[in-house]
Amino acid sequence: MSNPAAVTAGRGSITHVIFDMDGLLLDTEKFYTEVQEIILARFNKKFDWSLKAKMMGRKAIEAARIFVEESGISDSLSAEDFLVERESMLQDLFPTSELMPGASRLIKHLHAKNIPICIATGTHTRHYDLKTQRHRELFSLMHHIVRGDDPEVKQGKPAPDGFLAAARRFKDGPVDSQKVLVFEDAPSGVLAAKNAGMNVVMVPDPRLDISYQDVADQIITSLLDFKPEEWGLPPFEDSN
Ligand SMILES: O=P(O)(O)OC[C@H](O)CO
Ligand SMILES: [Mg+2]
Repeated sequence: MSNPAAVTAGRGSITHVIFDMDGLLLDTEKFYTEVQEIILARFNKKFDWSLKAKMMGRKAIEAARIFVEESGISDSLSAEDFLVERESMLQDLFPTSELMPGASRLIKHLHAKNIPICIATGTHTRHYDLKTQRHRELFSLMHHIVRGDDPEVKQGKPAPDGFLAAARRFKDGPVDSQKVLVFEDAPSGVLAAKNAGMNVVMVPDPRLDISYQDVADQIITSLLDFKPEEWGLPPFEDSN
């Protein structure tokens, strides 16, 4: 499924690729969901996907404010205390992070074909290090990493700051946004990429409301389904 009006802008002329990380390259969104379900259960409330959709992709403190306010617990738990409460659980979970299907194949393919690749994630450096500790070799193929606590990321997704910083830091940057393809899983991330004037492929969790698929230029169910040649990128040479 795709947005026909937006599809033509960059197709065939992509030179650089920016990856989101949580929920796109790494199967880490489930950890946030798990701890947030536990915390809300303490207040006899359920964590649902409409709230999840609003939080994912954002900087931690921005997501925390949405969590306590929208779930109606802000009088009992501040955003700051929520972050403290979930931290010990996340610290145990993040080092077990696994790759999403197709992530390794796509990263290795683009790197082998000399397509410059990088990451723009909302996650901050301490959590980034925990999440990627089992995947250092693969992540070393990235030209650079822009994290949520980067000084140039004044505002998190859906603001374009992270993606624009990422485009500036390529060796031949700043790269024209029209030539950049972003991969994202989160509604806020898809908006951030479009706010940066970039092309975006969304790989949404099937539990997200379908209305969130309207903004992206292309929707795929898995990175395994991505066809580089549709974007002017070198095709896979395997038969998958
Ligand atoms: O999806 P990312 O990589 O921007 O990460 C954002 C948060 O850490 C998790 O939603
Ligand atoms: Mg994400």
